[in-house]
Amino acid sequence: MFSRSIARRAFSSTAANPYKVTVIGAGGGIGQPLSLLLKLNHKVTDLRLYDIKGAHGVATDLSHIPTNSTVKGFGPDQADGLKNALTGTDVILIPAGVPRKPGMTRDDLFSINAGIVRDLAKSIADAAPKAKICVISNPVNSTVPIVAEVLKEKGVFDPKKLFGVTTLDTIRASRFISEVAGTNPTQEKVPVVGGHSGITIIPLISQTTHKLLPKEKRDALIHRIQFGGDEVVKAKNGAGSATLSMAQAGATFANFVLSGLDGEKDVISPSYVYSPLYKSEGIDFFSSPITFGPEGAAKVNPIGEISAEEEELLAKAKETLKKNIEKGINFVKQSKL
Ligand SMILES: NC(=O)c1ccc[n+]([C@@H]2O[C@H](COP(=O)([O-])OP(=O)(O)OC[C@H]3O[C@@H](n4cnc5c(N)ncnc54)[C@H](O)[C@@H]3O)[C@@H](O)[C@H]2O)c1
Ligand SMILES: O=C(O)C[C@H](O)C(=O)O
Repeated sequence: MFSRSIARRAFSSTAANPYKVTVIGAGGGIGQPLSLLLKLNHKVTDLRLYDIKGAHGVATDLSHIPTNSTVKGFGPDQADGLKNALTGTDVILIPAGVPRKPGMTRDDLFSINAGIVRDLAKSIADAAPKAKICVISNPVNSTVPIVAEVLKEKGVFDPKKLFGVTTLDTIRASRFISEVAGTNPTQEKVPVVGGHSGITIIPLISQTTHKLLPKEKRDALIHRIQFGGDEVVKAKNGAGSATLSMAQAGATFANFVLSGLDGEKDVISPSYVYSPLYKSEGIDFFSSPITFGPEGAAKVNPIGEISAEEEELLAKAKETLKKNIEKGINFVKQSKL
């Protein structure tokens, strides 16, 4: 289900096709290591870094690394800085916005990040309406609907081109399950579906080789995957949330998108997208395994057979997801674009 060999090849092959990638929020905790990993990806030939502060320094630093991409930094100090970072780009990654502090939920970030993401989406609609957009900024369950709603209002929404990055949940699931089962984490593949916050994160252990884990261990594992973000927030003690593991997750996800653009076959990984799966229940966005292709999300795959226990998790997740999605959409409807 996951394309790990593709992720490995990205760092060792020479690019066949040139790809432009833009990181918005490139000066931040995620943005910097994510930009480094993208500089090492041979599929990327033109890397553009934008931030309201610090992107020039990060770009100059990375530009000394002898890989085949050029790197340019952009900021609001330049006329049309954001526009120039976006024009003609193929893939945009957005880790812009504030991270959590202990005691906060991702939804608590909405009051600041919703406006940031809305305004960035407006610029993207104008300058890069054909780009594939990968949203990292939290709360992902709401920020992806915000971007979709802005693009719809601007008449350029294409559901195949918008992604919420939930890869951190899948990499955590691989790591945590390997710790419980005593296995090699690089060989563990756990589909994680739903959304990206607490109980909306649904790891499908029944679809792994560890479906017979004793219930107590399974419940603890599911809880750890759902609340893995809190572990990092607590450990960083006010200095933010996951940045390095997120950079790895974001770079892996970007490589899935680029592999799809490049025409590679069977590139499949979960992402939070505009989805037909539960639309009849009023849930327009959902994370399930996506097949990537030249147009972006070539196919939204169903979640497959799940256990009775996972059905219960799904039912709970849907209730929260529905509210998170409505909150994002209403925010844009009440904004003056
Ligand atoms: N999807 C996920 O799995 C996941 C994982 C970790 C963190 N996150 C989220 O990613 C976001 C960033 O986290 P971080 O730790 O990198 O935060 P950070 O504060 O270290 O960096 C954020 C960067 O965004 C920049 N920024 C703010 N407004 C901007 C704008 N309008 N345009 C361009 N840049 C802007 C800031 O200047 C800063 O450099 C947070 O919302 C966090 O919750 C998501
Ligand atoms: O937990 C957070 O706030 C950041 C991120 O969404 C994560 O899962 O680590």
